[in-house]
Amino acid sequence: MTEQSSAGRRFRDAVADERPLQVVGAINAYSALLAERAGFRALYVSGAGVANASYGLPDLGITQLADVVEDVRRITDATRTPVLVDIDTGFGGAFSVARTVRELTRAGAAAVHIEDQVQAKRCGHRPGKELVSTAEMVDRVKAAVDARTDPELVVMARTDARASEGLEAAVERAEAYVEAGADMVFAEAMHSLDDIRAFTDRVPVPVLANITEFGKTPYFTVEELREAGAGLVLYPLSAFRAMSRAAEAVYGAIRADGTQERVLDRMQTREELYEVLGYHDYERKLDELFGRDGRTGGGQR
Ligand SMILES: C[C@](O)(C(=O)O)[C@H](CC(=O)O)C(=O)O
Ligand SMILES: [Mg+2]
Repeated sequence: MTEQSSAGRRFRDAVADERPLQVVGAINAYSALLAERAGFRALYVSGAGVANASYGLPDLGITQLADVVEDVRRITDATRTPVLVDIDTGFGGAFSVARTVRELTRAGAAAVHIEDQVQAKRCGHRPGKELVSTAEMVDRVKAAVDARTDPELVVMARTDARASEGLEAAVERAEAYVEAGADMVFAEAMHSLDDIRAFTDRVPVPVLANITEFGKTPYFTVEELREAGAGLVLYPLSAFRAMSRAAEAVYGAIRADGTQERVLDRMQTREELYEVLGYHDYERKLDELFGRDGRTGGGQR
């Protein structure tokens, strides 16, 4: 990996090096830093995460391209770890899909996944999903592939067909999407390792298994997924769910007790925060620049 390598190249390298590549959701730049420190080689910007965490909205196709781009840019500014981005249905017709791909590449995305649901999409693990035809999704994939400005940007095609059309139809769709140029496939809402195996046996590109919590897919281990041939495994919202639970506990305790003492052990300390941010290096830089022990220079006042 060279300094010049594109984000897409870094993502492809990570997929080649780690099987299956663990891809973990980060809802903001600070979470991205934490994930990186934990050793993950790829990050994820979840559509549900943008909707839920950044806008307080459900994952029902309400957020738009600009909302996703903003979150992606903040994360890619903070880390060089490649980022897979959920672009839902691509935010419109062929030219809109192309614009989505270009904007996200500019924002530093390494990979995008586009799905075959209708524009008024649902979460992949909820009932009531409707799909566009295979032909329409093939057009989406072609538009996305054609719009690449980083030739190594990964275009991943997601199929939600398992729920409404069954496993065989879902695999056939995936094959058609790969034929149309998709670099990788996202097999959504698999019920079993055999489901995953059905994809990996027939689809000639890396297949992602989405191990989101409280959904349709059991919590398969990396080892089990490797045996089933998965190329990537996604944990889109795990940290967000845990952060939310911790926040509930802290808000509740402060409100009930009139002090935070009972929940201090749930908090990262100031020193730990600074460690992650490299805060002291910034301070040293100030001292170096302005040489005023502890006092800031004119530019910082
Ligand atoms: C992966 C996903 O598309 C997301 O936006 O994170 C969601 C995750 C979830 O709702 O748990 C999905 O699977 O539809
Ligand atoms: Mg999503």
